[in-house]
Amino acid sequence: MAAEKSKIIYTLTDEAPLLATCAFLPIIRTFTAPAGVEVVKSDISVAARILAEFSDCLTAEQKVPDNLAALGKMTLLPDTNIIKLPNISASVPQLLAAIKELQLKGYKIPNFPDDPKSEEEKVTRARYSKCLGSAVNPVLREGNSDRRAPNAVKQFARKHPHSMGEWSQASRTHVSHMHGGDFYAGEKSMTMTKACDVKMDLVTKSGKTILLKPKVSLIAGEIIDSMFMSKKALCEFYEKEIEDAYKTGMMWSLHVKATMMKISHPIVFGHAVKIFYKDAFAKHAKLFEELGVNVNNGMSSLYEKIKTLPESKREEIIQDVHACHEHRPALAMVDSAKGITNLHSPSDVIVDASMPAMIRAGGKMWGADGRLHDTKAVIPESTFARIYQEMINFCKTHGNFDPTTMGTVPNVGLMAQQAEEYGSHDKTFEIPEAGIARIVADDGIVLLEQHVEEGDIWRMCQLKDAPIRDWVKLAVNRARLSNTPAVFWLDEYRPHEAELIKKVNTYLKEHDLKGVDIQIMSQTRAMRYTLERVIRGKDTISVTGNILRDYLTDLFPIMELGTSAKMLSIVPLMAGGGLFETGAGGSAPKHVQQLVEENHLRWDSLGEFLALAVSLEDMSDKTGNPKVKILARTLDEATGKLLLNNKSPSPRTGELDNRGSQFYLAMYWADALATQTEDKELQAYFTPLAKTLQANEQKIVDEFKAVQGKPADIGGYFVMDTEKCKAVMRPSATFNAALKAARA
Ligand SMILES: NC(=O)C1=CN([C@@H]2O[C@H](COP(=O)(O)OP(=O)(O)OC[C@H]3O[C@@H](n4cnc5c(N)ncnc54)[C@H](OP(=O)(O)O)[C@@H]3O)[C@@H](O)[C@H]2O)C=CC1
Ligand SMILES: O=C(O)CCC(=O)C(=O)O
Ligand SMILES: [Mg+2]
Repeated sequence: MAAEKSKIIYTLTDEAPLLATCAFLPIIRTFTAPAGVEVVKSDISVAARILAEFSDCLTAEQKVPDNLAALGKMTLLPDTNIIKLPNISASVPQLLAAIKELQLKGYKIPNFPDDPKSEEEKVTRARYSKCLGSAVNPVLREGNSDRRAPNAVKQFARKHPHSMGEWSQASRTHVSHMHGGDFYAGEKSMTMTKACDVKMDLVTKSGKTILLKPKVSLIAGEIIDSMFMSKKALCEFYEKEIEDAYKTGMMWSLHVKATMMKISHPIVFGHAVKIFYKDAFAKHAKLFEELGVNVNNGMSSLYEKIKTLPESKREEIIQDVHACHEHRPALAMVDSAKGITNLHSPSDVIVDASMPAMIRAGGKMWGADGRLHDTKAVIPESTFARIYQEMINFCKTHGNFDPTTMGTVPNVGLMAQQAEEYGSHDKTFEIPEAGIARIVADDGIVLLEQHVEEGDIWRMCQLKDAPIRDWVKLAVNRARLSNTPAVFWLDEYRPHEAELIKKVNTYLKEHDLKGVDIQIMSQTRAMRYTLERVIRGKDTISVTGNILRDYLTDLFPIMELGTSAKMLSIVPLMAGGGLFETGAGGSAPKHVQQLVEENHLRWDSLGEFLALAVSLEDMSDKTGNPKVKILARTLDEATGKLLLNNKSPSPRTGELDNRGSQFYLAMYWADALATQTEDKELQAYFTPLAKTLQANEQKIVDEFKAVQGKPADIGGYFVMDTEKCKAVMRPSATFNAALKAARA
């Protein structure tokens, strides 16, 4: 497939961003048409991906193309321009819900085999696995990541600071992580001197050799790691931390990234569930096994599976579960009103968003009593847990951050070509029996090996050389362009990072470093250094690996801006194209709930506005189309004005929401285009629209308000009904008519 120079691909995803798109696409098309820019949709929602995978089960009318695969290919072409909205990286409970909805809508796709036994079930399971977890982002992210708060956004936050919870020195909130037996402790790393194929196998203590992965092709210069997490150490750690919280009267919370680390973290999550509720699990072990309860999917799996039992048995189990709470610490809640705990579903508490929200709230999470409490935040993997503890220490000493004065922390993240843990899913295994886990080259030489026990999680990660070189270049460029110090957050004591540091030092030599401040520091030192600057109003670029890219681009924006939705998130594709992500957060399931119940969508589309502007700018640079350049510039002006006039959506029903905010963007954008004089054609096209929108501002805002406060029908969750969504998301007849008239 060839990319076309004046085409923007706009992804249709899930939940709140999909709803926002329903309203935004007609606006975008109205504005880009006179510049000859085509905006095409590409549905990569979790439902569309399931249907593409199970095409053979569908009728001709139901079949959909594999859009994700097509987009993946396009990222390797130089003219590609994709705007990517956040999508669901489905946990098993989310996938099950999507399958159920599709089946109810008449799609004859198979059930999800949670515990596949037959060959057929194993094949179905493997096909569904392609739709699980981070299945979209790694395919599209064929470049490194540049995430930052644009100046206008930062200035807005300084003028209109969001609320911050108070930090007290007496806060008992802390992070608990493993001190041995985790991936950090059990890591070995090496750089390949030449290309070769390797296999991953397990030589068991009983003398068998189990082939786990027949072939991974490696190229010269690539860094590979072998690392494992000990089940025994993990379970002992959980037991100790649960006991400690109980004895000291602390609330307990678990923070993992089961969606992105889709093989390892559900297992890590599952052990926590089993240990927390160990008495109930011990008592009903046999029954749970028969029912196919899978703790990796959280307590939701247990509640789902026991539905089929007779009432009395079900009651007994629920009582036994509740009885566990008597000698366990209080659990942090996701929804205290509905009794949904932190251990309910692995996608309810996602570390990159959950830890910053807790720190922003002054180190507190919700308890079952509907009040905020200090918490023991359990993050088993020490590599990254420590950065949060460092920030917590800092807040305890210095108090909460002040958004009106604090500096900004942009990120340059290593991400391309499925870098590091991101690409490890197909090379992660739960070890079936004790032995030696090995990475063996095709000439029979064992490259890396580790002693593992039954139940350990063993994985191999890869990091190719070209992305590292590109990442170093991006970091130096950003440091120079923004005149900001850049710190590589790398720990020389971690074997993988020791290899990486060598390469960073090599590639830094390719650049003129005069006048730029580049340093390398371990994660905890880098955090401390950055925070000392942050509270003095100074900016510092964090240059990190893939996991910290994810964590820090929620952490700092949430402190600085109140949300990571307001981030500019650019992926300069290594092949020359551009992937423009909208914000740094997710698809906000809570927002859909509010829309359905009260017809108010509090989703902020600022991320979309920012992404569209850089997408247009990139297109104008590449095509030289002056109209597109004007569109980009005026959109930036409009976004600035939107912030200045405080026309972002409010979280409260009855006030301006996503739809109203989009209207204001359109009004300001049309005005900026009508006022500019460089391009008379654009001016003529937009003048009537600008006038109509201004003349009808109050009427349109009132039309948006009038629908609020009542339930809204969007015809589904994973597969929304297009017509119903249009009706809900475009309720202003006056605004719709104005857009239509402009296009006519
Ligand atoms: N790039 C991607 O594709 C990503 C996808 N995800 C996926 O998103 C889903 C939800 O993940 P979760 O960890 O809950 O994170 P989210 O970022 O979706 O939500 C956390 C909170 O952030 C706030 N928020 C996020 N985006 C916006 C926005 N545009 N406007 C206003 N507020 C916003 C909301 O706060 P409030 O409720 O206070 O309004 C929301 O509840 C999961 O399925 C996950 O896999 C997650 C991260 C990135
Ligand atoms: O790919 C995912 O599942 C999540 C990605 C994410 O959280 C991020 O890139 O910030
Ligand atoms: Mg993230």
